[in-house]
Amino acid sequence: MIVISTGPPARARRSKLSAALLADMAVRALREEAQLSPKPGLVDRRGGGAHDDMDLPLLLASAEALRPTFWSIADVAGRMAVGVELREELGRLGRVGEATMLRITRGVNTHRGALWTLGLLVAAAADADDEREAARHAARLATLPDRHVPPGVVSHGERARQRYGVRGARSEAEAAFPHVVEVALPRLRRARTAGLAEEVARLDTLLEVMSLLDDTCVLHRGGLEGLRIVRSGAERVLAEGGAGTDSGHATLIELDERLQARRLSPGGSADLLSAALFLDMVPWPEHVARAERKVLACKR
Ligand SMILES: CC(C)(COP(=O)(O)OP(=O)(O)OC[C@H]1O[C@@H](n2cnc3c(N)ncnc32)[C@H](O[C@H]2O[C@H](COP(=O)(O)OP(=O)(O)OP(=O)(O)O)[C@@H](O)[C@H]2O)[C@@H]1O)[C@@H](O)C(=O)NCCC(=O)NCCS
Ligand SMILES: Nc1ncnc2[nH]cnc12
Repeated sequence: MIVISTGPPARARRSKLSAALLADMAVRALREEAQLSPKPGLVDRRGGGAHDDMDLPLLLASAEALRPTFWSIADVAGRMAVGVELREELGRLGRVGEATMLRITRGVNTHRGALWTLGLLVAAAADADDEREAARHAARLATLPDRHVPPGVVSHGERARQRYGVRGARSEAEAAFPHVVEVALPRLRRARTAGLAEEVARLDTLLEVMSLLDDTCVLHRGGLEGLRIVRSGAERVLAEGGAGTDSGHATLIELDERLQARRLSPGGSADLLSAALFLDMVPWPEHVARAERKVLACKR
């Protein structure tokens, strides 16, 4: 069914990626982020980090509970043109997803930020040739108004933005996810090219994002001093050679202890790492075409 929208006319879906596959990749990205260890201040295989209300089984259950939401998002985005109607439908689905998450976690906010970021990217992936195009489409969706946002309590992110004048999850999306596309993905790929083990490459990617992001999750719990500790601490681990060196690893463990002692959790950076893992997993038409051109050139 083609739905008439107030945006540009509906186009046939270019992507051959099914809603089930997109949802599966989004859930896998969340699971892989959660399992990555040792992450400073965050939930991982070792425990709850700076959280006394979360652990790995809870994050994995929360990720799985979001599968139907990601499926519905991919499905609707594959059928509707980018426009206010699609934005409002995504808002509705996102709010249903948040309610499902809170039911499964008994009220703990495990993945609100990740659902926002991955939800927009899943929607955008339905009609993008590569990750940059997906981020631009997602930005366009994030910028569109949603008339059905319920008047509600002021979020932690909103309070941090008002108090410290920083940008948060919404601005990151509206700017086409610079910390995902310009920071995380290049770092992840450079680390792989340098031969680092996948877990080390991912940890160094997380640290790079942590060293730069205005994470409203950190600001909410620790103010500007908390943000300074997180950013400079992550920078120090990277300066010591990263998570894969003895000295970098020791500095990472010290940082983790410091963040746990102060209840500082870089949850926004964790969300953006999952977004990078998702974009890295998608078999983009442009990447497939490039690989095919390479094979053909080798045969000649
Ligand atoms: C636009 C929304 C994301 C709402 O944003 P807002 O900033 O107003 O709301 P928050 O509830 O604060 O959520 C933002 C979460 O985004 C993550 N984040 C933080 N900084 C950044 C950043 N610079 N860039 C990107 N992402 C960022 C972060 O998520 C993680 O932290 C969560 C835990 O946070 P918190 O609730 O504060 O938890 P605790 O500290 O543990 O609380 P206490 O124990 O102290 O009580 C966790 O979820 C991580 O994922 C921020 O928290 C968006 O949600 C929205 O508008 N949704 C409506 C639906 C919609 O339109 N959807 C469309 C697409 S599906
Ligand atoms: N690993 C993690 N720990 C704490 N909060 C998170 N939000 C998303 N991933 C998280």
